[in-house]
Amino acid sequence: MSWLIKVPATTANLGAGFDSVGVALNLYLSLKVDLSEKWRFVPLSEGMDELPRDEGNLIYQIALQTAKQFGYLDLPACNVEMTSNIPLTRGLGSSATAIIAGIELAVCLLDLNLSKEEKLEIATAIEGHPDNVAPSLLGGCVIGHYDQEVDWIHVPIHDLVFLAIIPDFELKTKEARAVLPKSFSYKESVQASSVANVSVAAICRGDWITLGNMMRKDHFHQPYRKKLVPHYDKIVELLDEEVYGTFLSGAGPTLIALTSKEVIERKLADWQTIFPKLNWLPLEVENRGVITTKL
Ligand SMILES: Nc1ncnc2c1ncn2[C@@H]1O[C@H](COP(=O)(O)OP(=O)(O)OP(=O)(O)O)[C@@H](O)[C@H]1O
Ligand SMILES: N[C@@H](CCO)C(=O)O
Repeated sequence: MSWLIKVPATTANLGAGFDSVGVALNLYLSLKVDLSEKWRFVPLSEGMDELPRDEGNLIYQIALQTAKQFGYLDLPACNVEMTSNIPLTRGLGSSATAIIAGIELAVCLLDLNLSKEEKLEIATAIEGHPDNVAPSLLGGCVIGHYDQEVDWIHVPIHDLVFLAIIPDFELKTKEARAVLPKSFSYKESVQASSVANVSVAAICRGDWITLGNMMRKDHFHQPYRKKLVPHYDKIVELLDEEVYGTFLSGAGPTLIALTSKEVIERKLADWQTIFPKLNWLPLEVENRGVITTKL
């Protein structure tokens, strides 16, 4: 028996929606899974060579953890061919795609009949926050809250370009979380959450000008993390007049500018000439989440 599992990349936070807001984008991790004698993960795309090829692979570990939650001690062995155009450790949700792929893998192999809600609960408990796993699973934009259980709202998004500006260096989420403050005063919390509240209202109304303005006012993470991305201020300044707003994608180091096809056609070539070492990648929202097909 064989299956295809295709999981979209995600961008998280969108400015002040820290750990709570995420959007699925049209880059994908794809797995071709065939029952086999022993576990083997075969990387078929550039940049995946470092990933473990045996049971050490995160996808297997998540699949096994999911299986155990439903009383299974083991999984039938598989050969898993992995194809991906999502750069790893760049703030585009690669670890969340591995988590969603692992849950889907367990569902296929054990014929678990899980709803989207059950999968989201499992994935969020593993990741600790829903902002990447939820849109990878459900597509579109998902605004979520997690404390023992997930509360969430799904908002499809159309006609917007997410221009990813991807540097050639990695930034591990763990390192980017280590620079954040341990606590906020009551006053700071009220200020920071009001920016997030307006951001979410703007997303729900498709008011990209307001969302962009809120990206410039985030208190939660960007002011602390921008020192980890040396070109941060120069890029934000370069794009500022043309785009709705620019934000640190997830934990970085990728920056994403929220913009339109018209601006991309008019400005992208100039920007690429000014910063040729950065990978400028216009992306669109993927409004479908993970797709699993039995072959
Ligand atoms: N296809 C995959 N198979 C196995 N492990 C993976 C896969 N994709 C990502 N990972 C694991 O996830 C790690 C990257 O996780 P990390 O949270 O640091 O970055 P990210 O998920 O790309 O970015 P962010 O969380 O900021 O969006 C990789 O180093 C690897 O260990
Ligand atoms: N919300 C997370 C996304 C990356 O896991 C962060 O910014 O750290």
